[in-house]
Parts: sequence; C-alpha cells; structure tokens
Amino acid sequence: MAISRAECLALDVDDPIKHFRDEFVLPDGTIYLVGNSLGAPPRTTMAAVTRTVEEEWAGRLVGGWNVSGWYDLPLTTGDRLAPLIGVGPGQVVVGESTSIAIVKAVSAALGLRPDRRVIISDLASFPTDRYMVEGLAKALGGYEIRDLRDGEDLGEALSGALSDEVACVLLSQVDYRTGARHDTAAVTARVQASGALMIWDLCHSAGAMQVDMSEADFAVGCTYKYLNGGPGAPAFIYVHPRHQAEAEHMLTGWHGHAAPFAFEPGFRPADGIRRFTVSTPHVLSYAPLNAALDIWERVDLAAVRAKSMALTSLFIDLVEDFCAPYGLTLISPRDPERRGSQVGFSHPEGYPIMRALIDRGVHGDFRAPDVLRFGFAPLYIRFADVYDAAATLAEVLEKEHWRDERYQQRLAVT
Ligand SMILES: Cc1ncc(COP(=O)(O)O)c(C=O)c1O
Ligand SMILES: Nc1c(O)cccc1C(=O)C[C@H](N)C(=O)O
Repeated sequence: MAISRAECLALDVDDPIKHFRDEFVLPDGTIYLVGNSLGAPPRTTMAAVTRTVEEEWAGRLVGGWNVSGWYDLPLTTGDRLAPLIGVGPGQVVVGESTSIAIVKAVSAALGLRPDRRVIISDLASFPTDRYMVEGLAKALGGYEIRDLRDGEDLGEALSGALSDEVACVLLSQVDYRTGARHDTAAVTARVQASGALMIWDLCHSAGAMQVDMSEADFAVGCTYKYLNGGPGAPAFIYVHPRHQAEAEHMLTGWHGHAAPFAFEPGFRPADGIRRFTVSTPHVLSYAPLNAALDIWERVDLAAVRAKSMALTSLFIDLVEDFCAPYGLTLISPRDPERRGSQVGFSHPEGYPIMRALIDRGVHGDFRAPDVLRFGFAPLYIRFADVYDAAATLAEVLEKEHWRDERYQQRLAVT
C-alpha cells in the first residue's frame, strides 16, 4: 500500500497551512476536488456581500461611486491581486471575464506589432481562448491564426510556428485538462526573442502556485477558481508597464477614457492601466473577491505550491495503487514540477464514474471526451481527503456503481 490513512492524518497535523481550511465554508461530508473550477467561499463572504448592499448601496445610494470607492474597484482590486502573479501596483485591472480580457490583450498586442499578421494559439487551451481569438481575427480581417496542436511538445511546436510574421502568442500556463504546466520564463523569453509578444492565461495557475509575470507582455485570468472570488467573479488583466503608454485595445468603453465624465464625442485612452478598464464595474461581484483577497494577503504561495505538489503526487500514487485493475490512465505529468494543482485520469466510462463518485461525496469533474479531473486547492484540501477520495473512487470502480442508469444521463454543465 502506498500510504495508510493514519499516515495521511499525520501529514495533516504537520501541514503548515492547515489553519486556512477553517476560513472556508465546505458542506459536511463533501470532499471538494473542484476548486480548480469554482473555489469554495471564504466564511467572510456573506458578511462582505451584505455590507456592500446595506452600507454602501442602501446607505449611500449613488454616492457609493465616490464614497465607497466603487469607481476605482477595478484598479484597487487589481493592486491587491498583483502580488499573486508576481507584479506590482498599477499593472493589473480586474473586471469583465477572462474571455473579454483575452480580446483586450490580443487586440492591444496586435496594435503594438502592426507589421505582423499572425497570432499563435494552442488547441490544447480552454476553447474560449481560441474562440475569442477567432472572433477577433474575423472582425479585424487580414490575420492568420497559427494553432499549436494538442499533445505536441511546446518547444518543438514553437520552433515550427514562430517567425517574423508572428505578432503574439497566447498560451495557458497550466493545461485545463491534463494539468501540464509550462515554464513561463523560458517560453516568454523565447517568444520575445522572435519579436512577438507573450500573453499568458493564468486561469489554472493563479492561487495555485507562485506566478511571475514580471517579464510577460500581458496576462489574463479568472478569480473564481483557486482565488475563491465566487461564481462569475471578475477576471484580471496584467499589462507590462513598458507597454502601458502605447497599448490600446479594441473595447473602448467609457471607463477607459481619459476623461469619462467630460462626455467627449471621441475616445481618448486614459493614462496607465486604467485604459484597460471598459465600463461600469459589477460592484457586487467585487465584494466576495475582496473578501477572498483578505485571505490571500496572508498566504505564502511557496507553501501552497509545496502542499499542492504533495497532494497531487499522493493522489496519483493512491489511485494507481487502489484502482490498478480498473483501466484508469494518468494523463497528467508524473513529475510534480511539470504539473499544476490538478490530476486527470482517462477512462472510457469517465462520465458515469464521475457522477457515481459525486453521489458518494467526492466531487471532481468530467472533461470530454473521457477525462476524470480532480483539482486540489491547498488552502482547504487535506491529505486525509485525498486518501478518502482515492478509496471511494476504487469502490465505485470495484463495485461498478457507475453502471447505474441514472449516472448515464448528461447534465447541461459537466
Ligand atoms: C484557461 C481558461 N481560460 C478561460 C476560461 C473562461 O473564462 P470565462 O468564461 O470566465 O470568460 C476558463 C474557464 O472557464 C479557463 O479554464
Ligand atoms: N467558467 C465555468 C462556467 O461558466 C461553467 C462551468 C464551468 C466553468 C469553468 O470555469 C470550467 C473551467 N474553466 C475548466 O477548466 O473546465
């Protein structure tokens, strides 16, 4: 046996960041391995939302824009988030969704490289990234999208794809399906050496590990996964200071205007990162995110990463030990350095297996065509949870619970 449950309990006792679990609300009897899709709520979330509604909205009405700092929420929240991606104040704004942030980043990058007409995208990325690039290229006209293929070695793929025609490269630091993690410093340097600009999607890395975007040109990401900002929480965009005076994106809404309340007829971009805001911020959505950032301010990301690697390695060992006869195939890198904070196994009956597992209190998710995906948010997942999840998965497979008819029907959201 890889390790006993008692040994896992001992690991929990020695865990230097175990105290953070008490700061989150998790239903009893649930092992929540989907924090990589939607993080759990901090205990302070409910009070933060109530405060925003009662004190700021009901108490101050429209005065909230000035007095409660609503107008500047994209910038003030961006400054709080910046250290989590290794950058400084005045470099990040928070607002809209990641898909919209991709349009801002890519359109700004194309404007900075007007003589280059190729955008490199990765077919392994979460599809919305490619979809947004596709719409953008179609709207602008005259651009070619050069796709890296799923499963290709990134170094070799980039060798074939980079040229003096390439304006920008959009990649995810961590693959949403396999959890494979790229070396952002090396890839950024390589892309920039070719004269192109590097844009990172950090959806699956922000809050799961130390991230250093200080050399990247742009980065985007969501705040509802490891960062615990809540369903539909606003996304972030980082713009390197060297580009801020020149970079102009195509979503020229009035909040990004140099003088929004002058109501001028034409668009003039604001100075600095403010030009990357678009329009009225979703004020109520910033309350849970700022409650989560109160926690993140106290978190040592090196400790998060160390625990993340230990949790994911333990899960792989236990699943391979307990489930050996049942046809699961690991699709995540075995080397923890090359993984994010999630583990994927493929199985032809992946969908009903995941439904049966969720019914038994272990929540992972399924990604087409055949991937059982498990995310490990180190602030609230315990080593004993990992043990129990692997044991429950083994039981579902051994007893073939997944054959139950009700697990075959597909839900709208998987
Ligand atoms: C890597 C990645 N990029 C983008 C998104 C989509 O972001 P949104 O729907 O918030 O625009 C997701 C997840 O939904 C994702 O995993
Ligand atoms: N953003 C999501 C949504 O609107 C509905 C359901 C799931 C999501 C997710 O975030 C999924 C996630 N990006 C993934 O990696 O699959």
